[in-house]
Amino acid sequence: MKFPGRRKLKHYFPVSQPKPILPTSEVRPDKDTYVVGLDETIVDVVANVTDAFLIKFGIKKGLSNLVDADTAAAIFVELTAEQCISDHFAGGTIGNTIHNYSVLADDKSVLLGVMSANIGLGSPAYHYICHTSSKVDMNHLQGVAGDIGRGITLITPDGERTFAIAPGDMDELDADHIPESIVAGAAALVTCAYPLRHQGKPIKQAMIQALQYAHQNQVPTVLTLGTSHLVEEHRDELLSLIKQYINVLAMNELEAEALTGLSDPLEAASEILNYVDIVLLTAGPEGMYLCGHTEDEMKRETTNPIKSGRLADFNRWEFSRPMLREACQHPIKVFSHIDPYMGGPEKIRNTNGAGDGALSALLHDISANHFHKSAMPNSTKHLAPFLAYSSFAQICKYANRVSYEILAQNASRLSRGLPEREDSLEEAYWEK
Ligand SMILES: Nc1ncnc2c1ncn2[C@@H]1O[C@H](COP(=O)(O)OP(=O)(O)OP(=O)(O)O)[C@@H](O)[C@H]1O
Ligand SMILES: Nc1nc2c(ncn2[C@@H]2O[C@H](CO)[C@@H](O)[C@H]2O)c(=O)[nH]1
Repeated sequence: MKFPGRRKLKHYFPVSQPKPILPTSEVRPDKDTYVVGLDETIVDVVANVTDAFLIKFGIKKGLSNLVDADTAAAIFVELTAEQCISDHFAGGTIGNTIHNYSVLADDKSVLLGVMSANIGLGSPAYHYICHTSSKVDMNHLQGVAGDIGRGITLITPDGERTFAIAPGDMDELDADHIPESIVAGAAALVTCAYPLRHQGKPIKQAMIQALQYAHQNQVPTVLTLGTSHLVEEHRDELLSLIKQYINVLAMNELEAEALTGLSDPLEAASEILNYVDIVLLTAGPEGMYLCGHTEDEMKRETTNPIKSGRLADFNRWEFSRPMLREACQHPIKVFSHIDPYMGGPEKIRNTNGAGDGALSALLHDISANHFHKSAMPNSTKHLAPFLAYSSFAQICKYANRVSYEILAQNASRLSRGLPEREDSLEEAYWEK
């Protein structure tokens, strides 16, 4: 387990302790620190198209659109004929998140989902495996006869990305392939709202089963909302799922508005905090918000400039560490916001996956806390049952930095960890 993010001050995170036993690629629930992700297994097929192409196939720009097999085939015929397909990347919002987590933490995660039982060269499953970190444990995947999903990622000249999802067998994951012991030993379970749009398919029940196992075993649950029209269409069902099972909810500003009816991110986050413990709300060029709860007695005041929006002085307590609301005697809401790291990269190559990157940083901080607590239970870091290792403000910085890295590269997944030293920071910083 690597340390999450960077610190100027010395810390006492036991990174150098030797592991007592030989490492294995398979997760051992009683020995390893890991996160579990449940997802529709999807490979992203990237193609450059015109706006007219989207209109021709009735695809809504900027969103994730589900298409039937015939439409997917017609799209493929046209993309192939026009030679517009530039790349294949492993995708899936949670697949991306746990891959990035494993790259950042240099540690294990488990993917629950389906995989083609027979993998041909160049098939969607082949591309998926090729682009996934070897630290992602795939031993618990369910084999299926057909293909995994294909997310045709249509990039228009303005750089916007739109998905046409051809599901294949990605929604066949059944509840029998959710191993309770693996979920029970995790530092967190992370999944997404997408399975809700496949009502008659087994994946929805499999997701609920995984959430129930996590809930019964006090494993923090993390849900990301996916795309705004999915939230609009399944709002009531989503809200009841969130209220029943979810601790951490991640979304962008459009999904937050679809869920709450509030267009102001701070107001939306404050409303959502009535149902969950932590909210990660990314807002594109407006940066990101990380909001949650802490115990009144434990709150810590920021030394950053105080910010006001629809809520006055909202970031005042952002140096506090996140806690479950039910673990607080006197919970207070805490809000933190950060502008894009260095104003965003000079050239944005790809916005796809920037939100998934931010969530993987938050997961890293949560699992680092889990690891530290099992390694040093008597540390003052654990005087209260905190949910994450760092403060809201620090996690915001880290998540923002990871999003920047995704924006600056072509793929939606990190191919390596963050640089050991930032070129943008002067040498004196590193000597402190
Ligand atoms: N145009 C931009 N300029 C600067 N920073 C940006 C820009 N777009 C995104 N970012 C950074 O990336 C973070 C996440 O982006 P965004 O809100 O677009 O995520 P998202 O819509 O959830 O993306 P995805 O669903 O593709 O993962 C933002 O909080 C911000 O830090
Ligand atoms: N699980 C899942 N991921 C999706 C869907 N639509 C788009 N994505 C993924 O979202 C990622 C970007 O956040 C891309 O890599 C896509 O593969 C979907 O319907 N289900």
